[in-house]
Amino acid sequence: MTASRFALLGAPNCGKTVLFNGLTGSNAKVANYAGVTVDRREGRFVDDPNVVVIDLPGTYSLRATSPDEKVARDVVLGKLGQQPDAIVSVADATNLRMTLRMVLEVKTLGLPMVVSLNLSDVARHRGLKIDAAKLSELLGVPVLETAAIDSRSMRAVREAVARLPRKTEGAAHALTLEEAEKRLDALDSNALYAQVEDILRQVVRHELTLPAWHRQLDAIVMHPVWGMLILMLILMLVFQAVYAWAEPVMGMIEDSFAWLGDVITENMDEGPLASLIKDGILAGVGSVLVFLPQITILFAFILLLEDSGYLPRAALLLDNAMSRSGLSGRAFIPLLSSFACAVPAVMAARTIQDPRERLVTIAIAPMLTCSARLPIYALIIAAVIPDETVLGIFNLQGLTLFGLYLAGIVSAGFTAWVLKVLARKRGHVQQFPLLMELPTFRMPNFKHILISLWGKVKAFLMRAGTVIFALSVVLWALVSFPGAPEGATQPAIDYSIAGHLGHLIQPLFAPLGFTWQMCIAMIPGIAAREVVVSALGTVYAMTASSEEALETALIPVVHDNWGLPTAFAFLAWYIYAPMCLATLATIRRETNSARHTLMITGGLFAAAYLFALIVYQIASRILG
Ligand SMILES: Nc1nc2c(ncn2[C@@H]2O[C@H](COP(=O)(O)OP(=O)(O)OP(=O)(O)O)[C@@H](O)[C@H]2O)c(=O)[nH]1
Ligand SMILES: [Mg+2]
Repeated sequence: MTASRFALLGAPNCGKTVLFNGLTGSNAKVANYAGVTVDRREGRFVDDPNVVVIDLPGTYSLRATSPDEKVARDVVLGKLGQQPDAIVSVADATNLRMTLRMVLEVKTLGLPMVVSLNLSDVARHRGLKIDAAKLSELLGVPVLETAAIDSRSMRAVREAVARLPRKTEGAAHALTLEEAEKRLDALDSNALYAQVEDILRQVVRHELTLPAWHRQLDAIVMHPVWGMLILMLILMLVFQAVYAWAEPVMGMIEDSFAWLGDVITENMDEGPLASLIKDGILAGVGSVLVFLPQITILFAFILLLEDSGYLPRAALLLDNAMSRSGLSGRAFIPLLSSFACAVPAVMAARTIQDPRERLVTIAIAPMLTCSARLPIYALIIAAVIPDETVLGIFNLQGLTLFGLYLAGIVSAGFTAWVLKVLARKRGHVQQFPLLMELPTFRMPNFKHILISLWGKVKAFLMRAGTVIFALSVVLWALVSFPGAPEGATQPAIDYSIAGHLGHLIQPLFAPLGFTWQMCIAMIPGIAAREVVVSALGTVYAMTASSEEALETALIPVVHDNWGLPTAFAFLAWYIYAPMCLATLATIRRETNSARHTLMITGGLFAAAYLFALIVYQIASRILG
């Protein structure tokens, strides 16, 4: 028997994904702003493996048009995969008006349905009363008051979902696709609107007003001056914390890898195997793992900001500046997720209607500092920027990191602006106003944050254990073989395959001040940015003479070997260089155009080269 399929349908940001995670035991991304889910996602119902639950992007109507909203419509109509056998309509209890319309639309399709009146805890808190029984009577479907984040409430939802009718073998669908589409298109918006208002009058007892503290908080954080100041302060705090709090744990990780290296040296004979473990694996994987604490802290802050409802407000605050770049606030949410990783950001650009704006957003997303750059930035900052306090309170290293993030943001904005000017010449620019519903401020849900944080940490560890581990082994082989000939005068690595390769491409990067070791490390680093750090670890471990080799930590090695101009140029290179195969593949898939992908990749590499060149040439004149 084929499985039954139930789809979660509702407005953006009403808790569909929290419900989905609870119904299926998944860990899909949840955040307090609209447009988090941009594609459908399926999972098995925990209480019955014969039921598939589908999470959908938020939409206000089945007659909507942006690519993510179209997914919801197509799934419900059965154009994308098999038509669902029942719908779980998720409504935001604090904003029932926005969802009721779609509930009525689904009803015309004749699909079995249960309505989850979600966020009812927030509604109750604000003194809003909804007569769920009456609503159920008017709609003719079961209505549950739920708080998806509460486990007791989740159990009630599971029971209700379990009672939904399953697929009956051989039963014909209520409606054919054409009929269903015809019915939807025939709906009269005004009549629907009137019906919604009529229902609201009967079930909602107290109209909702935002509490005073909420309005005051909004007035402050959205104030053009104070708001901006608060945003800057928050960002500064994040970067300070990344440095100040991570330090002790980083030291511990470094020490344990050094200790493991010593254990190998003491207990194994010198030879290829010991070298593979020490110089290949420990030096490679260890160099990246050291940055786990910083990445964890950064993600914790991002998750906190996401869950509180603050981020979209920052978006609105910056909307004015954004519109000058030719982007609307719609582009802001995808761009925000770029700070974690460009891959979901490029996908999230589906929420943007205008094709030009969507392409520009995809093109600039890789310039924003993703978490994979953090190990690179952190390594070089730790190696060359003194750990000093400036202006009384700011740590110079944290400030530098902040500057690098800012450089990415400014570059992205500038690029968007240039593309706008170019497009305007051809008359292509259309500006859509920002139509974003601001979520309400909410106390972040710490359990959720911890679970998501663990997911991210696990993903990072997985990468260290798989991709980075494998590339470290391959690189170790390339820098070890062939070994040095009889009577060699140079370090053995000079004679290896990788050594030759590094010397071969180094002239291309000489104007940027890159050494051949850096060139070697950048080759596996094309796969993913942080790999360059593990690769540097391996390359330097192999270059070091045996006494130096006792000093395995990468930071002091970079400190001793790189001049400031080289270090700065390397940072400039990584602000732009699109060295991440996953991002490029996603751009190819989302734009569905090899030409656009090549243009974006080429443009980013050109920018990387140019800026690294300028930085190196200027810095070496000033400093040396
Ligand atoms: N207090 C409270 N918060 C909730 C409840 N359900 C969800 N949330 C929070 O609401 C926010 C949105 O939840 P999501 O599950 O991402 O919403 P979604 O409907 O999937 O949103 P999109 O994918 O953007 O359409 C998150 O911050 C959740 O933690 C609830 O019942 N009570
Ligand atoms: Mg979602």
